[in-house]
Amino acid sequence: MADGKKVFTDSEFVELQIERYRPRYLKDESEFKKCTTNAKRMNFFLNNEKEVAHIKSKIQQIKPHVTKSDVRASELRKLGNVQFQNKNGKDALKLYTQSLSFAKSDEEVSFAYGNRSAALFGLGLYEECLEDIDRAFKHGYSESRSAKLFKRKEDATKAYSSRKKVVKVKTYEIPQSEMNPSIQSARNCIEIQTNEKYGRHIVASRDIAIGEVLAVDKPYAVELQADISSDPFLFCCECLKNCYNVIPCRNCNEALYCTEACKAKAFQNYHKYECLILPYVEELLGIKFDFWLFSLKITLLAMTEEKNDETMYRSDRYKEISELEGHSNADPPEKTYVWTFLSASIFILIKEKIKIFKEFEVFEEKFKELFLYHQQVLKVNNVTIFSWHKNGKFYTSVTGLALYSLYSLFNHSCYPNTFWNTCGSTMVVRANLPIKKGEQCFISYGPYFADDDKTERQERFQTLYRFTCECRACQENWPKVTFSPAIVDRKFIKQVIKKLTENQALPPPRYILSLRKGLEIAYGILDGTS
Ligand SMILES: C[S@@+](CC[C@H](N)C(=O)[O-])C[C@H]1O[C@@H](n2cnc3c(N)ncnc32)[C@H](O)[C@@H]1O
Repeated sequence: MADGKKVFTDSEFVELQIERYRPRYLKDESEFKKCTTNAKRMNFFLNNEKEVAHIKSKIQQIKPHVTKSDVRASELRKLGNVQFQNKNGKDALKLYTQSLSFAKSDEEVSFAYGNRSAALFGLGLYEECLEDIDRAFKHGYSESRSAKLFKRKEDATKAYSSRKKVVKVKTYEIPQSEMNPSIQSARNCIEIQTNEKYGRHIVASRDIAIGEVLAVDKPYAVELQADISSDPFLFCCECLKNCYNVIPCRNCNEALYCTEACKAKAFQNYHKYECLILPYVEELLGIKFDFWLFSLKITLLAMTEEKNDETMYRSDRYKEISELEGHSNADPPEKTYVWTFLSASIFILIKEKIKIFKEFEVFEEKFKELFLYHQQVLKVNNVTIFSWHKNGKFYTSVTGLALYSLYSLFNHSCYPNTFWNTCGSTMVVRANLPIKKGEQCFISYGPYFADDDKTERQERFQTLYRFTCECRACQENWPKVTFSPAIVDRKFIKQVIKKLTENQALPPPRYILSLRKGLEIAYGILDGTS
């Protein structure tokens, strides 16, 4: 709880809004149900002058939260100093980064970099320390204090060069000779097929062995998630890379990047617009909902992207995103009503603050359509990215959301023959069962048969994805396995495998084999040996 306010999850918030707007919905129900496209739904609210005037006046009354302030930066830096003196290096690092994100003048920016370099040095992050020292000097670090910084630079350079080389975890890359000729992110062992039952789906174009890589997919876009368990000060907003010395946007204090290149790319493609509404969203709606911001980002990318008519299925192009499944007419109308109303409010905010439609005048109607459509696409296709930390024990935290074009073509099975993991935001899909040529390659959208009862799983698939799963585990109603697959503990894995092998009522040996192989690969990746 922050500032005594209750913090809602996104779905709690939407449920609450449905309750709140129910009387209004019941009045509008018959007219709203006539709106069969996203643009018509948006216009249901946006053509209502009284409504628009009310939202505009609400926006005018908002006092945007402060994004840059040297006073705040200095306060945070001093708090950082206290933590640093108390040898709480990580807390100091976080406060110095916060200070940096608020800093306005070159002087305050240089102090924040300078102090953060000390915290980085203390944590043994010498490369990052040296980068921050250079940044401090670049921003005119005061000459009277620079002796300390020169000394730190010398020490960090020495420590860095004498340190044992750290093996960096590398993502698998598909060798040139194995690249798929028609799918940008795939290996030459799969193809895209379409049928009535499954829509588009992925099929093995040759036999695939356990552990083989099927795809290395890069996201079309990502959204850093300010989840309670994650730390937004340690990840790049553009690529979700873990980074201890992030650099802030020059205008706002919310976007932080791992490099100048990521910062420039984001600014050019979407952040120069997004940045202008960030200080208002939470005040306007009562929550800063990741899906809205993510949808806005994708809509902006769609508007700014250069045309590319190549026939290959690409992961770095909007065309593929524009064709993803969104089940646009499948939500209960009451939910769609509330969702659209809130999106229309954001649309008015965008129009008021970004003035984007001066630049893209002809796109206004398209923008409304896409803004809602992308939210629907995200509900069906978004992937939550976790990051692994090794701090005594392994643990994971949510880093962000990502939208992948190729991953989005894999259908679900509760007993899947592939699994995925990520390195940064790059997704690697591998086989965890042998897959015969012509067989469909399935992935799990969350629950495996071992996690939840069939009824629970089927309910979830119907609500979120609108299909009935007919995988073998569902057809044969395999029992739930009473363990949580906490693959973070080797002793625990051994117990799990033992239990699975002993109990004849449990799944077939193929599954055990694949579980073991999957875990070995996962460990290999974590250990940096794979
Ligand atoms: C991420 S998309 C997968 C690609 C999709 N088939 C397409 O044509 O774009 C998810 C959607 O695919 C369909 N789907 C996924 N798994 C399925 C399955 N096992 N059986 C039938 N439909 C499935 C559902 O409509 C679901 O909402």
